[in-house]
Amino acid sequence: MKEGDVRPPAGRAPSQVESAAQRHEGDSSSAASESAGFRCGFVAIVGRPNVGKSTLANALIGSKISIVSRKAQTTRHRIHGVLTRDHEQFIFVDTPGFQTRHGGAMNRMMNRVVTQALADVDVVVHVVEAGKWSAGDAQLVPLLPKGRRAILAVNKVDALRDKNEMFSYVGKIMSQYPYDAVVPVSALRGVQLDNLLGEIAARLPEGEAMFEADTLTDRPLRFIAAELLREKIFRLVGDELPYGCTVVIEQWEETDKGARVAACVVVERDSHKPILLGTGGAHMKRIATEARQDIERLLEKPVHLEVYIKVRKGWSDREGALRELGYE
Ligand SMILES: Nc1nc2c(ncn2[C@@H]2O[C@H](COP(=O)(O)OP(=O)(O)OP(=O)(O)O)[C@@H](O)[C@H]2O)c(=O)[nH]1
Repeated sequence: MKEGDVRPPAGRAPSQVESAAQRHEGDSSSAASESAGFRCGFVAIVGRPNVGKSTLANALIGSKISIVSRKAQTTRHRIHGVLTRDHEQFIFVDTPGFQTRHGGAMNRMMNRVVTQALADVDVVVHVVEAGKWSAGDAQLVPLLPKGRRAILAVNKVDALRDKNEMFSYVGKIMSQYPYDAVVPVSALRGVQLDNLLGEIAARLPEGEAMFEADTLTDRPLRFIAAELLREKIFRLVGDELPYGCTVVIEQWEETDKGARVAACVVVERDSHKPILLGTGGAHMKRIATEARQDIERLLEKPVHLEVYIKVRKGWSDREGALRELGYE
């Protein structure tokens, strides 16, 4: 598969893929009769930073596409992952953490992405952490679609010391907020994920599949490669490196035999460079090796990966610079 070779929905050109909102406005009876009981729709996974949205999306889709890290705010892009089962197709929209504390351009953009995602999906899964309900969780509630389409996923139940706490926790939330269903899960341990998928499936509209069964994401491969590299960076030096770091793929040449990829890591300050490099370049070497191995698995061929570091002061707070670097 070549970079950019992302399959369009089965039998349709990309421009024919209507949004959930458009489909709800239109005549749904013809779609339903065509698909004979098959369900297909958009699902947004939302929640405040670090509650486990990416882990949950990856566990549900069954493949590692969006990045996961211990650090908050590591998923900045809206990511589509598609899961196709015998009777349903779930098109997942993974959104970044909803931010209210900071006013920077980055956070305004992230909030915009969340708001857009929620307005245009069939089902919203609001992820919270078992036993915790913060102001950040409550702030998302007014944005949830009214009616039967909001599901509360209470994640990290494995980390709960007293399982009985769960009953009073869920009871309290359900008495105050209008969720249509509540499913306790552990994204990390794969607990109750089938149950959650069942609740989502029941709320998807009837309609034919929009993507080929083996489609994993509609993001080009080079975007996924950049995410894989960014994941390695956050995993290895995330505790020391502030958030202002992104990865831009500058060169991508692919043949049947292999690929040459050049990636640039953009950091905000000169002082971030030695953090990334590590002693004698050891960090960067490990980051690049692990990313190369992941990209090779993704492309199923050998990859030559070069990684550069560039300093670009204050990029994370300038909308123009963000656009230049590929953030919409
Ligand atoms: N114990 C436990 N930890 C989990 C579970 N799900 C996720 N985590 C951990 O929680 C941390 C955050 O997970 P992410 O999936 O990156 O969270 P996120 O909500 O996507 O975070 P942002 O990208 O910052 O919005 C990681 O260290 C995960 O391993 C779970 O079910 N149980």
